[in-house]
Amino acid sequence: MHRVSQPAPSFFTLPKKMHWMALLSGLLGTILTICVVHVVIISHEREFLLEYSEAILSRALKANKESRLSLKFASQSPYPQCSPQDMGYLRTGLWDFDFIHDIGRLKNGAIECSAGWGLLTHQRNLPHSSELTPDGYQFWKQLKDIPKEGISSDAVAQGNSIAFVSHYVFTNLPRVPEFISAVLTTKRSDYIYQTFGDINKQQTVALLSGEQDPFFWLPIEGRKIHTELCSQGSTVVCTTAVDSQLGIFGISYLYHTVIIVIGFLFGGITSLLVSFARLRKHSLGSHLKKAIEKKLLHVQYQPKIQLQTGEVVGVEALARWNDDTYGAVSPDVFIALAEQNNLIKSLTKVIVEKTLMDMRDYLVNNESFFVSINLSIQDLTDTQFLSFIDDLVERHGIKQEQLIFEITERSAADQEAMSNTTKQFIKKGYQVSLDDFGTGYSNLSWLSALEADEIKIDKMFTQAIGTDSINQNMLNGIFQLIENLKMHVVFEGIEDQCAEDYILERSPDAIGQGWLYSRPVNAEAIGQLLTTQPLRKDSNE
Ligand SMILES: Nc1nc2c(ncn2[C@@H]2O[C@@H]3COP(=O)(O)O[C@H]4[C@@H](O)[C@H](n5cnc6c(=O)[nH]c(N)nc65)O[C@@H]4COP(=O)(O)O[C@H]3[C@H]2O)c(=O)[nH]1
Repeated sequence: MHRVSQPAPSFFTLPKKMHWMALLSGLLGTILTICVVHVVIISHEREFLLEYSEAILSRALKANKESRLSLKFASQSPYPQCSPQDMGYLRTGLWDFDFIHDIGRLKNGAIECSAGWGLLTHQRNLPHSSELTPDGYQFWKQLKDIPKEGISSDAVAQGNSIAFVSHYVFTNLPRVPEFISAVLTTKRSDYIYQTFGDINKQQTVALLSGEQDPFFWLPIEGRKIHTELCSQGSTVVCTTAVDSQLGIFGISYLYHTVIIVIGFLFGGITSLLVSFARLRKHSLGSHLKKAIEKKLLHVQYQPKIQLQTGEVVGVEALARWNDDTYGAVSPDVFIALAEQNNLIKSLTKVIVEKTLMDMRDYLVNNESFFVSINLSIQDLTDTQFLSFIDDLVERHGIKQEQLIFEITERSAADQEAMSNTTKQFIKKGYQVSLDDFGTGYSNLSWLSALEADEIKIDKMFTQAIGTDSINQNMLNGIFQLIENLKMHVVFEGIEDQCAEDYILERSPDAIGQGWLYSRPVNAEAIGQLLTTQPLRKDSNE
């Protein structure tokens, strides 16, 4: 059995084994951050795809509208076809359109003249149109060498007029990364007007017939998303845009580094929170709380000896705690912990209950035998404490004066509470002992105010006997002081015969306590001691 003797107890003192769960949660936090960042980037990318599609659609629709308007304009010419006045008329009309760069006239399936090139000397026959719309418009994609050699452009014709669509329709679209591409099609995707970005025919076909990948959000390379946007109204064209490097796979190494750093930070914070939660659950403080609730504390007793006779006149009850995880924890640690965490009142009650149960027979059989119980200052402010003791004493048939409450004053502020409460204790017949006399605030200046029955001289003075220390000098002063006091004087920490002799010589009525006689032992051992007294030396040896 090992003893825990931490110097500064904390409610969150770490258990020995730091759980691997904290580490795991840190890792999970990192992965989670990467997933969240991935999904956030994807949602932005989806928005961007829609914006991009919208831009393509609006240009396509504008080009379409201008084609139709320019053809309508051409059809309204009052001049004979290809006459100088007719071509002048067409030229004037061109000024109104951004995306139409020429308008021509058709005769027997060939171009006869155009606003840009005038009357053509060699008529150019038109190939079959790529598409014929229900309302009678013919469409050519990349019509080559028409109206002049070396020229190619899209064209739309109706009746005897043909409009040539400018190359600039799809310039200055929003800039896109190379892994984003798009296709402009008819509604049923049966005709492809234009492709954008790095996409070949096979990929276009696959894209137009493909379903959305339901697991696109997984951070796995090679996943894709696409968006489809169609125009409203009579002319329906659709844009399908695809992103083939999703989320974190489409960003630079710099961003990767930033994400990983954020991931680790987030993971670290998560890990800390988890550790903190686990710590709360497994801390020394929470173990103590459980031990008090389940009354798992026990009590050991150290005999108090009338030095002159060697007779055991009483015992001091000392709390003990053996925790499954932390082992045997020192009372210096767990009492301080209980005081800091408002657990001391419950702890004291458990100790008092166990002590009276353990010591009942010895107390009832010998009315001059007494038991000392340590109280903390917070116990004195517990308004129910006195009635709790009264009930117990009555139930066990013990006399009030057989109980001594040992009180230590740890601050000047304690004085008033101590003096008020101890008066009530004394009035009821209980005895009060001023513990650790000579240390801290515990001194003679207010001893009379307390009306204590007993003072306990701290073991640091007893253990100074035979040394040249300042404590030895102070002890001599204490002997002079107690000579005239009408109260019991207890010397604690007597470890050798020399100390006992020294005390006996100067204070023959003193009571002693220490390893010279016995270490703290269980109730049963106290029973045996009582049968073998008077004690002169350590009975444990
Ligand atoms: N070196 C040395 N030490 C000796 C000798 N004889 C006894 N001791 C130790 O001195 C301490 C005496 O108790 P204390 O001054 O009331 O000091 C106690 C008391 O202030 C507190 N304590 C213990 N039980 C309780 C309790 O039930 N309630 C409260 N409020 N405090 C308690 O914890 C303190 C420490 O208790 P323990 O570790 O049991 O330590 C005990 C005891 O084991 C000796 O000859 N030499």
